[in-house]
Amino acid sequence: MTRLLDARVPLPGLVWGAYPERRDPPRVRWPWGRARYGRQVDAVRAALVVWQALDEPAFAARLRAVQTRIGRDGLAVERVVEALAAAVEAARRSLGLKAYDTQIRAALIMLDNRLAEMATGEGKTLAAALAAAVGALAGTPVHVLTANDYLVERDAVNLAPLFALLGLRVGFVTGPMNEAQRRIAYNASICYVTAREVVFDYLRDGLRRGFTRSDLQRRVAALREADAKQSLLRGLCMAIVDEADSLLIDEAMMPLILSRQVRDSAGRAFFWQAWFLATSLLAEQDFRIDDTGLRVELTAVGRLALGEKAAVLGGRWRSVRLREEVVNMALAAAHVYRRDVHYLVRDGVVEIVDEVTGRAAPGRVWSRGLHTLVELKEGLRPSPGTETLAQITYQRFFPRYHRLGGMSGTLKEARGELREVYGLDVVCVSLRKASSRKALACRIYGSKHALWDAVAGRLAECRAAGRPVLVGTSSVAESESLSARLVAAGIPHTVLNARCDVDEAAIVARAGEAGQVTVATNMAGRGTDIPLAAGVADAGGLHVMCCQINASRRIDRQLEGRCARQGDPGSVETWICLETPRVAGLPLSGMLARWCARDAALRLLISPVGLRVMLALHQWRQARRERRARRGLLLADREWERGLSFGGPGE
Ligand SMILES: Nc1ncnc2c1ncn2[C@@H]1O[C@H](COP(=O)(O)OP(=O)(O)OP(=O)(O)O)[C@@H](O)[C@H]1O
Repeated sequence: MTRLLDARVPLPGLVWGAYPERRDPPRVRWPWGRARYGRQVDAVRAALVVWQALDEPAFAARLRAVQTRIGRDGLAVERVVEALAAAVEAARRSLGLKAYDTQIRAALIMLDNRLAEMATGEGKTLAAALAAAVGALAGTPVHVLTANDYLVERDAVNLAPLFALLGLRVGFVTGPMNEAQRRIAYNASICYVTAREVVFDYLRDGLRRGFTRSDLQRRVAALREADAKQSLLRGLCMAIVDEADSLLIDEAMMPLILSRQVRDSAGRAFFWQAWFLATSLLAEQDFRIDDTGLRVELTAVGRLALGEKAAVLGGRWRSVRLREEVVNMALAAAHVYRRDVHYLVRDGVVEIVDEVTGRAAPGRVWSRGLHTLVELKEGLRPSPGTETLAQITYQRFFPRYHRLGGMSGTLKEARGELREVYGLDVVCVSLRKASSRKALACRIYGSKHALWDAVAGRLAECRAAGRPVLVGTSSVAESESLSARLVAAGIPHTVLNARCDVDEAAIVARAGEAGQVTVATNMAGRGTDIPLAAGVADAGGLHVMCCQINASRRIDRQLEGRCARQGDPGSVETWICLETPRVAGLPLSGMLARWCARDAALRLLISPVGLRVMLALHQWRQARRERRARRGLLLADREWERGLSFGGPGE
């Protein structure tokens, strides 16, 4: 019997006995349960007074004593309090940042195996670093998991002086790194890494150690030659998850599959045939695309037509279920998956654009032949077939950490699912300063043309007032279409999307300058900290224009959270048009479309609350659909794991 690598199996470099299996903490009951974090913050403040009075040698000596105690006793409350006070003082000395009470509270919540909801811009990066430092002082290898490679590198580099002062080594892992670089990073006390990278390294470790399907053991012999070498990871000990809802909810929609390429010419011919059959079917008669434009389905007539055409092909085409599934997929590749929206074509390669992060994901492929079908559609040479070696979902991966905490600005909408699937409770941290974000009236335009014209007008106004603007669009294609309109209108701007992502840091650094216009996709929707240049706050701060409809309220809140951070001024408004993707799913959209047919330049003004009400039902339906999909995925993944435990389908 073989199994995938189990986190509870001792790995080199770690004494597992020291880390009892994670128990889901009891629910936090308001306000009594939460009051204890307030008391602990007071205790940290009291301990801090002692640390502040110490000179460098005395600080180092006291730190060694604290490290010994916390290493011996583990993360007991008293030990956490004294170590956290040391970390807070180290942040002041090394980074010049005096941690706020809200940040100390968030760190305590995370160290208590919980999730902290802390509004956007309140300083989660430092709070995560404080929690990670305490874990590392206790001798636990800590992974700080963030949403993308840009944040991984930015945070690890910016926070290195803090960790250095505490005698801790920090490393980071990004996609392009080789094995040797990864090994060095994982051996550091604290490693910043994306969840995707750590999961794949975990699966690779599993294969190296031979915890895999028995029939595949032969096939991965080459990988297992590396058995003698140490695993990359030092176990799944402690993780602090930044942007927790993005990782634990949005990105948990598909399993992460470690595969290898195989030669499969019969498979390729099969997809060619599927593509040609799909292109011979007629829209509306043989297949229908639903109102949202996201789903395609064969009609009864289409099924019959497909049956007749497939009869002459024989072989696999005799299976009704298989042929309908693959032709449905070919139809989706042809009519649903759009270039510059769902994927880019760069250097003859199809690169998926992650819908959640707005970033290109090189190396990621759609499964079950969809990727091949999209390549055929683009006239590219299909990449070789693949065979699954190991797979896991985030739902099954994250609970394997012995200590798991995290934070985000937008958690409460997903509170039930986080508790049910990951056993994680959400505790809200209140704002440090009241928000002065202004929500302006929302507008709905009849056509994209009218919308972009109006946006150009608004941008000119903001520039004249000396305010920077961030415009959120739904895809690379949309951002480029707006950019073309702005070029025509003579409005200088920069574009931040999956196609031009190399200058991200520089673009973000300039985005808060007076009169600067940044047109972005979801890439700027999370984690992006736009510093305001001098004088911009007096002019009204950053203005955010949202020209998209997001799948969930959480994503809306993240984009809005780019402005008016930490008490700064700022404003936000949503302008959409009836051609914006997802508008078809809104209540009243049919009526609006009829009005629009009469007057293409139609413009409706509605209050932000009115739009919220319109969106609420749509987003609730979408969230319910996605929740069900994730539940189904988890069940399928558990099946897969059971298959491994009992010899599995491969035997
Ligand atoms: N204690 C502090 N004192 C002064 N400035 C701080 C402090 N903590 C954080 N900041 C600053 O506040 C800004 C926002 O911090 P950060 O990016 O960590 O916020 P965030 O909560 O992670 O935002 P988001 O939700 O958008 O990711 C940064 O410029 C950071 O340097």
